[in-house]
Amino acid sequence: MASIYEQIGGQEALIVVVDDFYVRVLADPELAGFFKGTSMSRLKGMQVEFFTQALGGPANYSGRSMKEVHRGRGIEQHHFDLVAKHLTEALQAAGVPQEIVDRIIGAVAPLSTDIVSSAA
Ligand code: HEM
Repeated sequence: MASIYEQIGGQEALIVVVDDFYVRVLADPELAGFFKGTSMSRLKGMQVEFFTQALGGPANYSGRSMKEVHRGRGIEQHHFDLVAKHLTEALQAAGVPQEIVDRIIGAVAPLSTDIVSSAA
């Protein structure tokens, strides 16, 4: 069976989704501050690699672990939920069928364990 990566249109489609995703994230006043000082071009590249691998495409992710990169940033579940909402909307805007959007969000949801900081 084709991977989710293949079903949504592979690398080309993911690049479009990730670009739009970060436009939405940076336009969100509750999230923009987290990305001050971040090289967005590098981050987009890393995110494309990460999703490629997470959705069953070639395993070429060269970035840090989710725990390592998000640690100490004060990310709460609320922020994670907003990011998941923007990802959902970017996937929908790219024409990804809702059933596949749901599967992708289902695959991403457990990452909150590593991304959300425990109560300080
Ligand atoms: C679906 C959930 C998420 C995934 C899959 C994800 C994935 C990633 C990846 C792959 C990187 C790059 C790692 C590297 O440079 O080695 C990254 C960096 C980053 N993420 Fe996330 N992330 C998620 C949620 C969040 C949330 C909720 C926030 C904050 C609200 C956030 C803030 C950041 C920031 C600020 C960086 C850049 C750090 C830097 O400047 O080096 N992420 N993320």
